[in-house]
Amino acid sequence: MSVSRGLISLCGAGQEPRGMTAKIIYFTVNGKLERAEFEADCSAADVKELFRAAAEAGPHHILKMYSTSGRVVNISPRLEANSADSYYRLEVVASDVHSIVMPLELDKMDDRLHHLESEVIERTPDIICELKSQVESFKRKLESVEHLSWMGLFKDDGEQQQQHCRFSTKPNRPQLSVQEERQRVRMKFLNMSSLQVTEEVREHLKTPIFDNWQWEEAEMLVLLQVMYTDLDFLTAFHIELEVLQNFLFEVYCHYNNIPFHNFQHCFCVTQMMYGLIWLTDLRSKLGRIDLLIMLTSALCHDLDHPGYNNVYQINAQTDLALRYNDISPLENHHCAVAFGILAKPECNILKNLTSEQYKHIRGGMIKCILATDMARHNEILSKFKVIQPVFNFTNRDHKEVLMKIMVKVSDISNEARPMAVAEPWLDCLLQEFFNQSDTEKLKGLPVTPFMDRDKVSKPSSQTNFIQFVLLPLFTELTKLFPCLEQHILEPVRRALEYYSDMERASKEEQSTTKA
Ligand SMILES: Nc1nc2c(ncn2[C@@H]2O[C@@H]3COP(=O)(O)O[C@H]3[C@H]2O)c(=O)[nH]1
Ligand SMILES: [Zn+2]
Repeated sequence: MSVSRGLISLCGAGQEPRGMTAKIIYFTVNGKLERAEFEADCSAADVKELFRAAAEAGPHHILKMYSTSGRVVNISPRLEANSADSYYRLEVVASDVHSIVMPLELDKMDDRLHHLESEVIERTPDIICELKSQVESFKRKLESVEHLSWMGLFKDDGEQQQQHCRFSTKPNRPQLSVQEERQRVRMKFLNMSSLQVTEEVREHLKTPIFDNWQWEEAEMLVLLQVMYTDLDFLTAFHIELEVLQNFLFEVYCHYNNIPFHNFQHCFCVTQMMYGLIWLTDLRSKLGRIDLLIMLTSALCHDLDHPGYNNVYQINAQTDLALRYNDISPLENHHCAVAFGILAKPECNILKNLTSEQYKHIRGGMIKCILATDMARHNEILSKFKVIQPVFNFTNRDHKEVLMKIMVKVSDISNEARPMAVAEPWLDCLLQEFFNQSDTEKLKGLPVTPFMDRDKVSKPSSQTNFIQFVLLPLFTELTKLFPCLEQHILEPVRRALEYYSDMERASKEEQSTTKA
């Protein structure tokens, strides 16, 4: 082979060097010994191009050079000269992922796969090290008794609250693409899923004081797995663990990285549903299949939420509004995405059920998820108010309304949590609200008043929501399950007091400023 590029050249190992050469490099490529001649003032780009030509590799290929001892050496004009019996080895490692990959012939593909494999093997120890340390930290968290404080037991201890900015890059971790981040979460989840979650954590998971902010995504996936396991769904419905894990992971992937309606919200709603099931002892009152419907509806109820509500969808005439004829476009979409995930055999936790059971679950989930449209709040609460005094757990219609109410309560239950857990959620919600109203203003669409940053404040938003939505709903459910008074009603009353005080103080401040 003989190639000449400006100041540098490449020729077969047996040929004589040219007169002006500053440096001669011997190397093998595909097992064949080659020789490159560098001029003293050649550039790094020239050197790389020369080796690319030698390897017959395109501009998007990544090259690696190894010394005789197998050490990777930098391909640059400073590459040390060598001799024909201490040659380097040149390899095409992989294509640059950012480039357009050209179709390769099949035999080259084989070669490339081999190189990619060796690349993966080369990187494995790092990945394993990171996973190991993550597993260790999760283990420590599970074994630690300190979680009694970070799980929110000390609601009013006046300690400085943590900031919950979930959009910042985590320290010490390079920024990953969405796909890479999901794969990291998946590997971490699968690695952790075999760990024994302690009794203490399992018990806390059954209460509304559980603090979601202490757990990252992979850990939440493990905890969701615990919920399905501890309600005996795996044995009752013949769900294979791997299928459950695939399902949970797909659910995680289908929540968007938006301020409020994200995977953390999905986790909180599911965890509250789980807590309510235990607190009200629903296991002894409803069939296991109804519990599966409720928990899975909570899990799927906001899948692929775009961060803009139904009013926006309808006013902006989005694809979703067109598809669902303005009838609960978001909730219809969440539900369709859920069954899209379940349609994949490897994710189908319902695959071992009879067609009767499947039909029952599908019907139940559709009703529960569609019931989360707040436009239907009064309709559903009114129905429950009528049946509550004569509630009968063997009556199908009664059960159906109760299941919808349970999903609805879980969906809007942030204020039933300790203040340190609830308040950051309000910040996230307002961030999403303001984002919508800003867009509405920009596009000249009607501006949703309770989302308008010029009209609402944290206290005004909460006092109204608690008085007119939360208390009437939670009071009605508490009539059926009096034990919920302490668990969800009292914290919500305290939150109302807190925000009423805040509202009063801010009004007083405004009036003194004006005076
Ligand atoms: N103001 C206020 N609204 C809430 C709170 N929690 C839930 N919501 C609203 O209740 C709605 C329930 O359905 P969505 O998820 O569409 O959107 C939710 C919010 O608009 C809260 O703590 N405060
Ligand atoms: Zn929700």
